Amino acid sequence: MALVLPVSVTVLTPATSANLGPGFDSLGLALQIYNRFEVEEWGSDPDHPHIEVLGALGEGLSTGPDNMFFQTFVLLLKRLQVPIPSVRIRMTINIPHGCGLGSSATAVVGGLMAANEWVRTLGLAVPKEELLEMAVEAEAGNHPDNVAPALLGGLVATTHVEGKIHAIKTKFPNSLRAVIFTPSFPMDTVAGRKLLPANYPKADVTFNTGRVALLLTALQTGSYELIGEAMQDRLHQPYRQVLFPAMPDIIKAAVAAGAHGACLSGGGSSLIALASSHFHDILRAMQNTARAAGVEGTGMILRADQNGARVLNTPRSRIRKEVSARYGDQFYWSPARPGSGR
Ligand SMILES: Nc1ncnc2c1ncn2[C@@H]1O[C@H](COP(=O)(O)OP(=O)(O)O)[C@@H](O)[C@H]1O
Ligand SMILES: N[C@@H](CCOP(=O)(O)O)C(=O)O
Repeated sequence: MALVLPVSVTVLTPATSANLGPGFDSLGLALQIYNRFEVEEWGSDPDHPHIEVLGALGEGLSTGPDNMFFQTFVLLLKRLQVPIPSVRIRMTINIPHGCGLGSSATAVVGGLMAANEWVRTLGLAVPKEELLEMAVEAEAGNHPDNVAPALLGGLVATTHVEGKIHAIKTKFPNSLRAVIFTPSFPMDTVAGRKLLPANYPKADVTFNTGRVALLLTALQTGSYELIGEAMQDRLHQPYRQVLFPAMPDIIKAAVAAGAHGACLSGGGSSLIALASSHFHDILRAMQNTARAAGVEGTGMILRADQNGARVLNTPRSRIRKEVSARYGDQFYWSPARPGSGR
């Protein structure tokens, strides 16, 4: 019997908070809130997918062939020289986009994971490390710190070494939560990067290298009293602050309310505070301080995701129905269940 391609694949991809202050373009954390992408064979035009966006947070995302998820789905299939199927894509968007929580990374990683699963029965699936290279390329090519934790989960240190991406994942302490404040305005990551200088004074570089070292060691050893100082940054936040002048006051308010430390999340506009307790007080303090500066916003209290993007198993009954409808009953095979007599 010939192997058949799946008729549908569903992928969950976590939000991420990149940089964590001083780790500009090199540190990122996966968070327990997810975008869900479902791809199924549908229609007859591979160049024009049918894309449905579910959830109010998905408003404004492209439903055309330029959609980032579709683009990366196709990217991997083309690399593997697998014919592009005609598909319907359902995106359930729970992560606000343009707000520094790695929404574009979920689309890039989700597209690659879905395509990889699509070709698994052909024996063509590639390891996650290869997906990482492609994900960075698709995410403008210059920063792995949001796609790497989206793919791998946990706290990820990552960088380019001679053209190759290296990424090391460690477990993020379960005792810490991320308190996230997301203002009602977005900040475009690409535009924000254009505000950064081409060169930095040596003092600013050593300020950051010291704090990255401190942050990783503080997280590893449980020395949470050092996190506040360790989350300071001089390489990107001061320049991005022109787009979000209330940022330093909101960060201070989070720390005063009990957070160990706080910083801009990714390229903004969200702010992330790390805390062991007083989560609601911290969120309230961030919201009140923002409001006093004329900034409204929403909040979330999240645990770290330790596993990264994952493929969801489609229920056996649904697979059977879909395969039978498409290929006929003779193609359906299911492993025997204990005690079924088969
Ligand atoms: N879930 C998604 N599906 C498809 N495209 C997306 C998705 N999320 C973001 N994008 C694309 O990425 C752009 C936003 O990227 P960026 O500013 O990096 O935001 P974020 O900080 O949320 O990653 C959007 O304008 C859109 O083109
Ligand atoms: N290091 C990047 C991270 C961008 O993350 P995003 O979630 O805002 O896309 C940067 O600071 O530009």
